[in-house]
Amino acid sequence: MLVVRDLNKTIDKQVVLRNVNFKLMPGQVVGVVGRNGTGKTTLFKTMAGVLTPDSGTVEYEGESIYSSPGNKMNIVFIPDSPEALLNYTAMDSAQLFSRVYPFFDRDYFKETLHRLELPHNRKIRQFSKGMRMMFSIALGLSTKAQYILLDEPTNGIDIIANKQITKLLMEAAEEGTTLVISSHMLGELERIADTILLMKDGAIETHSITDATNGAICKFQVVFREEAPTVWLKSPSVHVLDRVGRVYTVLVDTKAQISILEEMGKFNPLLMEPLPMKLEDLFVWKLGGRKHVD
Ligand SMILES: Nc1ncnc2c1ncn2[C@@H]1O[C@H](COP(=O)(O)OP(=O)(O)OP(=O)(O)O)[C@@H](O)[C@H]1O
Repeated sequence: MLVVRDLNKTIDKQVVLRNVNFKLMPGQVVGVVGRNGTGKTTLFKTMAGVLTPDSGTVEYEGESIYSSPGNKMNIVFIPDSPEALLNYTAMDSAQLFSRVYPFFDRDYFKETLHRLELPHNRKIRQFSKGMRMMFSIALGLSTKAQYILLDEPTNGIDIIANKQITKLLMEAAEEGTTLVISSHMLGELERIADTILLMKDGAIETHSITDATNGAICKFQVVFREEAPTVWLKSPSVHVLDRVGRVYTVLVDTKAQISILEEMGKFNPLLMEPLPMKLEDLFVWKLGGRKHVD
């Protein structure tokens, strides 16, 4: 188990991580989402021991990775570009990594390069953006580390390669590897992740979509007969996601105000249809404020 406990980190006088706490179990696929600059990459670098926290700790099987650096071998951070390896070929990189990571699997690495149609003996500098990302993922997974932290792994990758990468990741998760994936591709993340951590201003705002909603937040498409009831729409328990004429897509927080759906019914709408709640909706609800529909 990997425990992230009370992590705090300030960079250039800016608080970037605030009391971050969560636990990761073997085989879990965790999505980390949040607006640009909210601290996702900093969190990953701190979890992998690339950065040191100002306070708090990351414990691998009960031991701090900062006081027992050998444990860092079990946590690999895959950046969106392998800057440190640009002057190496894929096979040189494998040699380098196999010296650092005792379980580095060269056969798996070669096979994965082959699957992704990546050349063995060209310098990474000559790779395209998408090829660099695929190479980073292949190298990271080949370490056979228990925890793999992927920073926007499908950024700049075409749809075919995207499917190949997703397949590789799912195979790794099935074998018990824990994947922590930051991404702005919310639909994609929702399909593969079993838990979502939503970050806001360096803190974990919500631990999973079900935690956040507990079934209490419902999504509806509503069409009103006449002018939309402003009082109802302005209620803090109602969040307008979209509006086209008199057709509204709304999130309704029934936990905050139990009677809010009944009140909507009183306006006798032409249509009041429940819709499935998506991660994207939660993202907008929690992080978007109300500005996007005004
Ligand atoms: N080396 C650094 N020097 C100064 N500020 C930094 C540094 N690294 C990160 N920051 C700041 O920390 C904050 C969080 O950055 P981080 O890269 O962790 O965000 P992110 O959530 O990964 O963003 P994105 O989704 O855009 O990739 C930002 O305000 C960023 O400017």
